[in-house]
Amino acid sequence: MRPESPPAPLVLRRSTFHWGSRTYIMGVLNVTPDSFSDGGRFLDPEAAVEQALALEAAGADIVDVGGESTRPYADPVTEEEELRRTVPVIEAIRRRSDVPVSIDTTKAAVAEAALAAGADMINDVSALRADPRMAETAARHGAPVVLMHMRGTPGTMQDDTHYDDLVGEVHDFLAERVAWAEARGIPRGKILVDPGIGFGKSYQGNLVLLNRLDALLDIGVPVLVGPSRKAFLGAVTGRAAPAERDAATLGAVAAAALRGCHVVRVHDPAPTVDVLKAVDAIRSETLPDPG
Ligand SMILES: Nc1nc2ncc(COP(=O)(O)OP(=O)(O)O)nc2c(=O)[nH]1
Repeated sequence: MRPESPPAPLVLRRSTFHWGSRTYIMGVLNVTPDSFSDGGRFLDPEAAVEQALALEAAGADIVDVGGESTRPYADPVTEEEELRRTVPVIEAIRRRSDVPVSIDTTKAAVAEAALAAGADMINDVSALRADPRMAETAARHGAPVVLMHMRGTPGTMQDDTHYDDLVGEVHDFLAERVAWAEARGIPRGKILVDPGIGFGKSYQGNLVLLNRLDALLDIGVPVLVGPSRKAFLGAVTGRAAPAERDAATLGAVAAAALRGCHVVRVHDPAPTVDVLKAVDAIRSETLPDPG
């Protein structure tokens, strides 16, 4: 059920996100050797910075820097290694661009260093549960946070993907995490939620969550979703290779935007821009300003 008014705007560096005005794009920058779709491509800091600039040029409103794969059964990364992978890249991005940057981490020390290096936001797939210091870190920096639903950890989440009421359980978990974060000093206006596509859900469960994404809107904060290149799209299309799922990703992005999603997290922003322009125009029955 759509709330009467959209969530309050969010300012991230030079950008003000007027939720509801259009669907925004978070571009994925994995500085890892083992990310499921692009592992190893951007491990070199120079290549990573060039990719960040390319994501921005292609239309990403936020660049999401991640130093640890969260794919099912991924090997955990030490704090030192995650710092080594991410902080220099964020510092280098800052020397070349003021694009808003989020740090995709569950470790408070990594978030702390990333924010000090110029990141603007924390994307925590554990919804501030993995590290007891994360909430305080975010509150102290005044950093916006993305709270995502995941059952268990990347090492356990696919062991049990049965839910009696998937949408209801995800909704209630996220609503509870928002209240929990607010109680620890993170303003509601700096909280986004994410149903965690591919994180402890069956393929069919991911379809249900995307088709019923509007059920999350009454939590009253922006909804972010990350379907890009994920395995459920391979099951739907028969595309075994993640890199061959960008077309199917556009379908998932269009569906999410039509259901009122505020941010989509994708590896390839370029085609996503026009898909979202079309969906946003159709959804609002309004042509965009010619300006
Ligand atoms: N908020 C949010 N963050 C996320 N981070 C990583 C991935 C996994 O995708 P990717 O980063 O491409 O792969 P890997 O985790 O293997 O690096 N998905 C999400 C998501 O759906 N939502």
